[in-house]
Amino acid sequence: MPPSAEAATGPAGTGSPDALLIRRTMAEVTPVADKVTSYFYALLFVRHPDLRSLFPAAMDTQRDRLLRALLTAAEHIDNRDVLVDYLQKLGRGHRKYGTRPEHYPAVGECLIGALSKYAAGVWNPETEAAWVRAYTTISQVMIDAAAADELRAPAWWYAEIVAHDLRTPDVAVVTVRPDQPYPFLAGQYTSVETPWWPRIWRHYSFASAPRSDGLLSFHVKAVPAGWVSNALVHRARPGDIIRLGPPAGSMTVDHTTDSGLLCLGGGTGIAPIKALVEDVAEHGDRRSVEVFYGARTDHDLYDIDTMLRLQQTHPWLSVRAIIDQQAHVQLPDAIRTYGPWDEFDAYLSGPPGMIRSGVDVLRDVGVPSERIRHDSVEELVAAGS
Ligand SMILES: NC(=O)C1=CN([C@@H]2O[C@H](COP(=O)(O)OP(=O)(O)OC[C@H]3O[C@@H](n4cnc5c(N)ncnc54)[C@H](O)[C@@H]3O)[C@@H](O)[C@H]2O)C=CC1
Repeated sequence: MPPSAEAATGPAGTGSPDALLIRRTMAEVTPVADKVTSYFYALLFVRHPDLRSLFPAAMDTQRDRLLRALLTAAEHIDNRDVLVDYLQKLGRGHRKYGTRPEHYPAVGECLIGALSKYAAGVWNPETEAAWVRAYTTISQVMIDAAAADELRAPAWWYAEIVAHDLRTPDVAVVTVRPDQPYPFLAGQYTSVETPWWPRIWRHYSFASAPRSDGLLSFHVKAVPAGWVSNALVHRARPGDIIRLGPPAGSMTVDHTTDSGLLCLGGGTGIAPIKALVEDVAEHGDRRSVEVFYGARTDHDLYDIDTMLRLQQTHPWLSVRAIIDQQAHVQLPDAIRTYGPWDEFDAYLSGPPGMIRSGVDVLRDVGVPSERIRHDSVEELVAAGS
């Protein structure tokens, strides 16, 4: 999860000399971010044509992801703990793109080239030195994390689609068999690449806790202009091979406590919630689990039968469907009628708007922030395509 802006930058005007120079550059380039991005990639591909094949054929969908990640990291250069964790994940996550240590200097040189052109008003030798130091730190953490990961996990997994269940005209449950064991925790997500859109990766949560047969399943909704999601829903068939990146995400069950779990799943966001329920069941904890499953209409409650079956099997589980059209309130507000929730750990999964308002409602009903878990809203935005 990218570090949060407030946590990292502190009040304006504070920070190390390098952080101040970096922030000054960022203030200059932010209004022309699109131009910086285009110029950065133009430089990269003209100077290093061999790197072009690491990126998708059509760059418009995610062309600024690399640059954005680097700029986010540079802006948070003073916040070492959060930054190192973020960069280690970024370094490990880049293995699936085929990134190698020798690529980093080329990227750094083009980053400096693009910044010096568009931040010309503040660019000087001190600023350049600050960026070089920041980029050296950033790239070394990423390179080291990737090297350490190489010793214990593949860069990606191939997985064969073994079942494809179209639950609504635009939601499919896709089950795959990875080519080698795939270790993960319930509540986590992975990145998926289809054969039809090479090098375009999208995030999906695991819809089950780890299974003894090693199969993994995902809930995919075809969204407008979503290349990967439309391919997975409308084109993929059993026998097709997809690629999976490493597992990620921290929305996992804390098995050291016996607090109840309050779970809010909106739309296909129910997928990881189902995995969490299975995880509690397997641990035999018998903790109280209260699931609120939100959907726009009853047709959109594509997984309600599974959830109700789980409820029948497990007396500690309660599942409530909240249908916008009938309830006249959206999912997060619906929990106000129940509770009290202040002794519960809360888990949120769904569209970014639901996560944002869900966090507000939960705080409002007395759930402390440290007991509220969800994946980064930025990651979810990327997943919705
Ligand atoms: N497929 C997956 O594995 C996962 C998907 N997600 C995310 O979940 C979302 C699912 O999309 P859809 O199924 O189209 O869901 P949707 O847009 O139909 O929303 C589902 C429900 O969430 C609530 N909701 C939506 N927007 C809200 C807002 N602004 N404020 C308060 N409540 C709101 C409503 O109760 C709504 O019925 C996507 O953004 C996806 O990225 C999240 C985690 C896992």
